[in-house]
Amino acid sequence: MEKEKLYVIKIGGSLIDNEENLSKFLAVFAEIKSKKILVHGGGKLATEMAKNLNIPQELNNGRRITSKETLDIVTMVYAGKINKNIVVKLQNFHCNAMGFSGADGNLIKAEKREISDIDYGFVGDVEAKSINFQLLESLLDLNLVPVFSAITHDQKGQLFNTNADSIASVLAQALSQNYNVELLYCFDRNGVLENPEDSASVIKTLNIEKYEELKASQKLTEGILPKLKNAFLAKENQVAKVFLMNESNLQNHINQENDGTEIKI
Ligand SMILES: Nc1ncnc2c1ncn2[C@@H]1O[C@H](COP(=O)(O)OP(=O)(O)O)[C@@H](O)[C@H]1O
Ligand SMILES: CC(=O)N[C@@H](CCC(=O)OP(=O)(O)O)C(=O)O
Repeated sequence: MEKEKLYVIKIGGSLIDNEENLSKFLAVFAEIKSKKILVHGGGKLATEMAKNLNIPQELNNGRRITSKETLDIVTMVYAGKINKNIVVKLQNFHCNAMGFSGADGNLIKAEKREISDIDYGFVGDVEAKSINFQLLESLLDLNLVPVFSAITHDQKGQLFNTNADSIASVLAQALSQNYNVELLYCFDRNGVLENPEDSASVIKTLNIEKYEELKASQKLTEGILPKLKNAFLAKENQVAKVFLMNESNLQNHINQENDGTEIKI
């Protein structure tokens, strides 16, 4: 029997910061007929809030070093303000969205990132088995639309900050057991660019060899790196389709135009 189609769609800081574009995006998202899950970051707003409170921030390889004070900020910003703002907008578009952190319903259980050269503090790592698949499937069967923030927990009383690109990847991996999953990383570029200065230089299909070549020639920097790492992890773990694409092209993409960069292994 053919598996049912399901979209896991991730949005990040640039879209969340722009109220008008966010609303436009969510109006399109609300109209998607297939089952769907939304995952959001919001790193830019967390950095801004921390700055206002004089709490210095440090990121390493796209991951935020998360002190106790920073954990409080990201919990308020991601699981509070941003998550509820998205849910209320989707409800306005008659999409029955329900907002979650990973602690709610034990939906995403993480492990503290191991201390190596760097102690990331309250940062949690996730994998496909971290997902409470049964509960998630029950929510989808009720036609609810889960909206995940970048907050997880360890089921021992500790919340964690987890990269939203990683959450989207492991959700897509776990759901691929029973669904035909398409994972979309929506961001502010037209896809992975051969020349980061040229928005028309989109790489249509990206395989491991080309990815390594781009990395070696330093054409990939900062935020695109965790996105690509997680995109390849998804593809290696049975996710049917994985794309990186412009958030303003969601409608075209859903209409089978498949623009952006497709990840192939
Ligand atoms: N070769 C590249 N192609 C596309 N984006 C790139 C590339 N190299 C670096 N980037 C940067 O990566 C950014 C995406 O990462 P990020 O800002 O963390 O997104 P988000 O907040 O949506 O997760 C782009 O806005 C762009 O500035
Ligand atoms: C551990 C870690 O780095 N967590 C991320 C979670 C938010 C996120 O991923 O936001 P974007 O998708 O907007 O970048 C952070 O605090 O920045």
